[in-house]
Amino acid sequence: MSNFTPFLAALPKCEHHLHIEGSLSPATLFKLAKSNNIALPADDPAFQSIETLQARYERFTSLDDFLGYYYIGMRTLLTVSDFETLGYEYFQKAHADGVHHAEIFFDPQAHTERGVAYNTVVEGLTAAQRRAEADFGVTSKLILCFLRHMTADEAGKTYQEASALGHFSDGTVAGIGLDSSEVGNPPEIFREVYMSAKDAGLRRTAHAGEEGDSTYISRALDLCHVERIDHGIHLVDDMELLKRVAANKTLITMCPLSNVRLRCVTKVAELPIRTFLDNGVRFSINSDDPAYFGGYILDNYLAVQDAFTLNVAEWKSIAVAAIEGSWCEDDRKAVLLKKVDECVEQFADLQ
Ligand SMILES: Nc1ncnc2[nH]cnc12
Ligand SMILES: [Zn+2]
Repeated sequence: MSNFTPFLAALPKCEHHLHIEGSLSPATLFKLAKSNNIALPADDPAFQSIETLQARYERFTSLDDFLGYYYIGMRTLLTVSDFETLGYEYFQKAHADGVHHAEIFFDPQAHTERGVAYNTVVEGLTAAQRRAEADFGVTSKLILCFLRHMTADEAGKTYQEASALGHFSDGTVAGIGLDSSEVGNPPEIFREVYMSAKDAGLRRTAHAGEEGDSTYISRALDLCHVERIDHGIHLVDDMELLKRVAANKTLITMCPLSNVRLRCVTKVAELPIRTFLDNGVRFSINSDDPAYFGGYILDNYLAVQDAFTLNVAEWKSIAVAAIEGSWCEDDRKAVLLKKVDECVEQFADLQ
């Protein structure tokens, strides 16, 4: 254990890059498959047991290799109660790791295309959000993600469904995102839905520069008017763009353990964290799909410390950027900033 472990455990965190379906553990997956009578692929030996599935998760070769398992896993989720349990179990773990505010992604199209109603998903997740706030004081927002391997028309239909239920105007859904297979599915395909979201006053983010090159980042910013970039590790390949992102205070939501598991980098030390800090690029550290990538948010913080040996002031700047880049209300941000100050004061002697 590093001497920074107690500090990093206590540091108040905001999580901005967490796919709720990616928090489905192999144990819960098998349990739900049984209770919901869902057949798992008989021709894939990975599905023989919890252990073989876990072992397969340690050998992903790419984003698409992972996504194949991710979409099979979530087929076991059927009812409002399944989604509530999934959400609540994530909040329990996040709270234990020092998360005070979470902005969580969900993939409605992956559910509606297999016959689970959009509102079943949202009812379950919002019930989990309410319980997490009451039980742990963790505040949260929902971000509706469009699947980029599907069409712009299909994204538009999902947008309309959420809009017709009043989920944008009543704050049930705070913003939109874009995920799934990146290369070959550039952000501008979804420009129209992003412009509708902007007109409706919704927050906007997109996965960009995970496997895709740095132009996926500039196109998300320029053509879809996103306010955050998810992953964004290829930003370092275009220093002019990087300086613009820094000047605009655009938050990059990094996911270190994910990037290693999906072979975007061979080790955490290869991530551009030092370049981001030195150039004033704001970023948060997140868990992406913790059940698939071997760790929740604190594991990601610890992996970064292991690789970069940051000091307390640098960690404070990361914690502050995460709060300022959150989409919560200003009074909530003020509370969280004060908690960070108190934590840093408590660990002031840490070298
Ligand atoms: N890391 C990731 N990249 C793109 N789409 C995703 N969906 C879930 N996790 C993802
Ligand atoms: Zn992601």
